[in-house]
Amino acid sequence: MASLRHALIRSFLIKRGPDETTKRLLTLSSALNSELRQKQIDLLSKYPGGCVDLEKNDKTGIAVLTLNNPTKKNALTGSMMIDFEKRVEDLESWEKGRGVIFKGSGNTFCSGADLNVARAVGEGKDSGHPSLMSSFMQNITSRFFNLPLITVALVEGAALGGGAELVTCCDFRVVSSSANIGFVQARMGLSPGWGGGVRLVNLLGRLKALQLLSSASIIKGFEAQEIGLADEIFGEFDDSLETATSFLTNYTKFAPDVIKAMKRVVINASRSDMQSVETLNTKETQIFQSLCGGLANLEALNKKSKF
Ligand SMILES: C[C@@H](C(=O)O)C(=O)SCCNC(=O)CCNC(=O)[C@H](O)C(C)(C)COP(=O)(O)OP(=O)(O)OC[C@H]1O[C@@H](n2cnc3c(N)ncnc32)[C@H](O)[C@@H]1OP(=O)(O)O
Repeated sequence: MASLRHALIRSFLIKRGPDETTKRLLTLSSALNSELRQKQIDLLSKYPGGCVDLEKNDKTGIAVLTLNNPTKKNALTGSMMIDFEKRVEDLESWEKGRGVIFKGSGNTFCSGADLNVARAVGEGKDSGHPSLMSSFMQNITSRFFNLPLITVALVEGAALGGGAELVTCCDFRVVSSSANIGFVQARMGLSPGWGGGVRLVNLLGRLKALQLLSSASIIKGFEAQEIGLADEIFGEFDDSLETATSFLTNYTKFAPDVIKAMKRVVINASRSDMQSVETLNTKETQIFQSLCGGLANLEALNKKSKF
């Protein structure tokens, strides 16, 4: 009797098999992912304006990625978020690539999310819009952070709110002495939601990250250097792109395969592996979703304050 039972179970497993179950789970998870992605794209594409440009130089292996929305100090619109993803995809498969300089147009980095987008996302709180934007931006910034290329943020002018979060998704930061870097989310009745909270703690440690986030203070280049947020400072008479390129060139002298291997070694060995960052980011999104569109956030948006 027992052996008949075993035979039946065996034949069931052979027919359906553990592989079948795994396959079904994978299919379900990929269906959920594509549904989520469609919702993200539907939401973000409602807010057009600006673009994200990529110039790749196969000879030097250095690319320049530029946030381009100069009339709004390179504030990120919904369509720019989608654009950003396409550029990251392009960089992920760039065989001759060694490094990337990430900058804003018109001598300023990024003033954060476009306030019209921030407002609309907050107003769509009940439909989960804050979480849709947050998870979309976390995914892109994590992919950028994990590119097999050496990345440098060239920071001039303003890097505020989401703009300050973008500064953290590079390996290095070359910063103007007069730059204004501010994790001003608290002033907006918000918390970081683009993966910048997780990356800031990993970069500066708990205490300094908490100081910057809870004071929402805006710091200049030398202060950023003092706390470890800036790796090199340049002055008002220096050519900013030249300074960033010459900084980056220190780390991009060898063949693309070698540079990529070094970056992969570091990613592999770093404390926050991709899996744990994903879990931490999900929590960051939940915290962001709890504030976004709340009273303090709507009050801040209505005041339209300038920092
Ligand atoms: C989602 C959240 C997050 O943290 O996760 C966020 O990022 S919330 C976003 C947090 N960021 C902010 O709140 C930035 C607010 N903006 C500012 O503090 C300031 O504009 C600065 C960025 C410091 C630039 O001051 P400055 O005197 O140089 O120029 P300005 O104020 O005349 O700005 C030039 C034009 O850009 C617009 N502008 C600036 N930042 C903008 C933004 N984030 N969204 C939409 N428009 C923006 C201004 O309204 C103005 O438009 P007109 O020429 O039409 O008057």
